Amino acid sequence: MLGGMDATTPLLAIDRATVLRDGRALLDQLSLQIAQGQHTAILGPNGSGKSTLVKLVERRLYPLVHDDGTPVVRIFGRERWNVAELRSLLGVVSSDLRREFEATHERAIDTVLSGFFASMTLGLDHVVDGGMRTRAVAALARVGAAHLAERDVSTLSTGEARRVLIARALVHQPRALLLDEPCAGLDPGTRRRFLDLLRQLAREGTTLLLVTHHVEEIVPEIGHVVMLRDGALHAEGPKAGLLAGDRLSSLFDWEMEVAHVDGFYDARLR
Ligand SMILES: Nc1ncnc2c1ncn2[C@@H]1O[C@H](COP(=O)(O)OP(=O)(O)OP(=O)(O)O)[C@@H](O)[C@H]1O
Repeated sequence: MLGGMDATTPLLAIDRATVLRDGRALLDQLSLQIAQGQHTAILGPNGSGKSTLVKLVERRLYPLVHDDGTPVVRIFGRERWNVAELRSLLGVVSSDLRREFEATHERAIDTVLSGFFASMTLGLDHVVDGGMRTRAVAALARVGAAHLAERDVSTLSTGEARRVLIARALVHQPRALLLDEPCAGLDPGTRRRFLDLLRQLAREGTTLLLVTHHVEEIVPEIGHVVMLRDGALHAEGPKAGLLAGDRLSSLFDWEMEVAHVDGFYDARLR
């Protein structure tokens, strides 16, 4: 058990979170609760606050505090976290992270190894043992990127870099994966393999929080959907009710129709 946390402690409990930038609310009084094991897809139009929500969970952004001092964001039941400790429980894949890693010019294998230390680079104080190295190599192989191990991450193509980031997010076997458009830049075969891997991880107990514009990436294990618009909660609930033509049409302001095959959904513009 982690710091008094048991399986009933919510993974995420957000109470009226407001994030301001330049006088504008990127998140506006957003309240949300996600249980451990409640695999969730987060949908919304461009600029609706999805990445801001991910950064709030990662502790890259902070919300306004409540006047009465009640917690705004609790993760695994705790309001205060040592950021490194928190990040060791989460695996994150996002474009922001990719940009930051490119600036390090590390070898891909070292980028993956940095996932063990919740750091951007490997430093002298990071002791990498043989077991970690074996797991890092295995994580790269799992996403079809073993051949990239020695490459400078800044020289990788979009899809190659994405695979390395996914390997880094998985290497320390986090309790939850925070995936912000993780399939961006992946070719169809790699995307399919990655989605199969997500399904396996979900079944093994890793909670998935998936931000996506592509309904067909919502794997069958994800049962919960959160819809954001203008930084606020537009709708939330079981996938079967929300991945419907009328609900998606009202979210994206465009007529959409939805097909449902073998546990997967597919949404098309009308
Ligand atoms: N640092 C910042 N300063 C000012 N505005 C910002 C900043 N970061 C984000 N925004 C704005 O906040 C809003 C929400 O951005 P966010 O990246 O969370 O949207 P998103 O739902 O992830 O969009 P997309 O689907 O395009 O990735 C956008 O209008 C964006 O322009």
